[in-house]
Amino acid sequence: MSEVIVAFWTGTGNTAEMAEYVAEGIREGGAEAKVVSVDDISAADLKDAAAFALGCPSMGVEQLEESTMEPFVEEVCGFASGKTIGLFGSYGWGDGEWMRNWVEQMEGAGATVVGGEDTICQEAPDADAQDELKAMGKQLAAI
Ligand SMILES: Cc1cc2nc3c(=O)[nH]c(=O)nc-3n(C[C@H](O)[C@H](O)[C@H](O)COP(=O)(O)O)c2cc1C
Repeated sequence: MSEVIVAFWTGTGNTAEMAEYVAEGIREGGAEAKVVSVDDISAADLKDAAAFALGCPSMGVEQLEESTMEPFVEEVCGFASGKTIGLFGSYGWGDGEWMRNWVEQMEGAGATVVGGEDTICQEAPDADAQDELKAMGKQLAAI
């Protein structure tokens, strides 16, 4: 059975909770899921994967978290071409600008993005967000 990695950064736990719903969808889709903090994985571990998910909340001013997530994503961009990447994350008060920019960045690197603006939620994931996250996980499992 193939394994799909769900790598995330979180400050207060909302994006970590989202990652668990992505993993639930991956398992429902018939693959194994590995949920891991970006502190415990290197971008190179994703290099051979056809599909994976990345999660990060809106930080700074509509930005990815700067010290760990941004350099991680930069490295992923170096080999993202041809891969299918699920993006998700939590926000507080904005309109999702950080996710629009992130989708654009990954598509610019040649990736096919699933989820993205459909898989953001304000603070903790509500029932609708949980369903979208699971659906995204299922899509990744099917790659
Ligand atoms: C330093 C900092 C900057 C933030 N900047 C934004 C922002 O620009 N736009 C926004 O919508 N939310 C912003 N937020 C709110 C977080 O995205 C929100 O609380 C989110 O749920 C945190 O997710 P987490 O629990 O996974 O860390 C910011 C929070 C912090 C602590």
